[in-house]
Amino acid sequence: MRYISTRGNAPVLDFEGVTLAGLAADGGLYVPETWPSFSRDEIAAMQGLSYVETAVRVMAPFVAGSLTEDELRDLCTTAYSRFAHAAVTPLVQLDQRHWLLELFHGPTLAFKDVALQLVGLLFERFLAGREGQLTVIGATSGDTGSAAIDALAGRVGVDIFMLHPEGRVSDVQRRQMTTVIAPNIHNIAIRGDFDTAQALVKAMFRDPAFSTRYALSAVNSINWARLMAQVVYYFYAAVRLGGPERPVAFSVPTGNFGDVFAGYVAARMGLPIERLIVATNVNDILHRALSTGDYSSGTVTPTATPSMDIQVSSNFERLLFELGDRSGAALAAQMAGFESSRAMMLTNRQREGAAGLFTSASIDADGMGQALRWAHERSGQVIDPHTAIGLAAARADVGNTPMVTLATAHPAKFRDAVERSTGVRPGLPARMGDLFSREERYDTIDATFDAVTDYIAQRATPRG
Ligand SMILES: Cc1ncc(COP(=O)(O)O)c(C=O)c1O
Ligand SMILES: N[C@@H](CCOP(=O)(O)O)C(=O)O
Repeated sequence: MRYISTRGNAPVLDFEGVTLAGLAADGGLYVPETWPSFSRDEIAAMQGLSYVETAVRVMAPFVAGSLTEDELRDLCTTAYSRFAHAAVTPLVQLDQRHWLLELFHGPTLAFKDVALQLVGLLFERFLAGREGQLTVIGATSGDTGSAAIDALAGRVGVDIFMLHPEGRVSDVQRRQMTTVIAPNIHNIAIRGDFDTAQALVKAMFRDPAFSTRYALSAVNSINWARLMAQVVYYFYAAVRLGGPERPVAFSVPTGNFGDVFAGYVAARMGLPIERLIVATNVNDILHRALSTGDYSSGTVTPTATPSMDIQVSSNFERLLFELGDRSGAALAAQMAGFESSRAMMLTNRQREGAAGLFTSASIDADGMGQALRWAHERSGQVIDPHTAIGLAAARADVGNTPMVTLATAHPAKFRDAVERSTGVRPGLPARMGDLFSREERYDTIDATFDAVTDYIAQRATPRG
């Protein structure tokens, strides 16, 4: 499989190349040159497969040329052995129409583990026998950081510099990152929001001096390998609910548009998905873009769903590329306009194309609280606030199609917000019982390019 950039002006790479590169050299994001697809019979044959076997079927076309199926199976077996549920991503029924897809049974209690446990192993595999040190730079609103740190702590040949917005992640999220004391882990709190952190990461990739001095890579969903691993659970859930004969709809709590783009990929691969609901909190640039065509980013409002406090959604670029006939040149011009003004209008073609599969909803604090209470009172489920945003949007949808809300985090990561709405204070799993007595280590710096690159330069290893 070969991968091309959404901006049409970067080297074409294989799977190993895109995994190690992260962002494309022209500032675009890598996507497969062609989308693989499955017949209905091939999807039906996934019925009854374990999570690992489903993962191998779904991901094999994407890694072809870089990994054999057996190698992929070995990596998936290791990655998913650390999940606390035998089904890896179990479905839980709430009522006749609604299900939760629990994605938080991995080591750091959020859906990011599903991809990052595998990505950590992919880095190890592709770096084996190479000279030099990989410098991974990432931005997090809380969950990517902890999952990436867990996946990469102590790995030979990789340093990770993770930027989080100071004071804007939950206490559990911060401690999950900052109490991992390994020499290759560097936690940085920046005086700014997540969008600023993400923009700094992209600026480092695009800076010729910095990006040639270090062998940079990414663990955010700008890295194709992240999204690829997230496609799997759409197949796994839909097949369990009767797919491909019975179409399914998904409601996805959305920030950076990575998780829901993985759903789009599943649909492109032939999975009968009737609808993908993009559920945002009041930071609703995506809802505005999908409902009115206006993709313009305002300032970020802090909410009880901090992981979705995002106003510039990286992966939306991948969707715009697909909806615009895959014209790299046209998209490069559209994105350049957005990057200079932080505003753009979708073309009619992009809007109409999106409307075929996506709907959207912006859910405020009341809507989130009601969904938290409904899940608890109706079926005894204590859910996290991000999941509640998805569930509120799912419940507002009319129709009979089975509706799966992605449960993206364990409620204990956001226990204060959960307690405020339900009166229940969810506890951390026993293995994390000492989280609040562990030593924390991180530095706080200004959110400027110079401050961050100076910090990294003092600690990272340049190319040989
Ligand atoms: C708990 C949780 N829910 C939802 C999201 C949004 O997912 P995405 O950024 O892939 O849209 C995030 C962050 O990415 C998250 O951490
Ligand atoms: N909510 C995310 C933000 C980064 O998203 P990513 O999927 O692009 O890594 C987080 O928890 O950090």
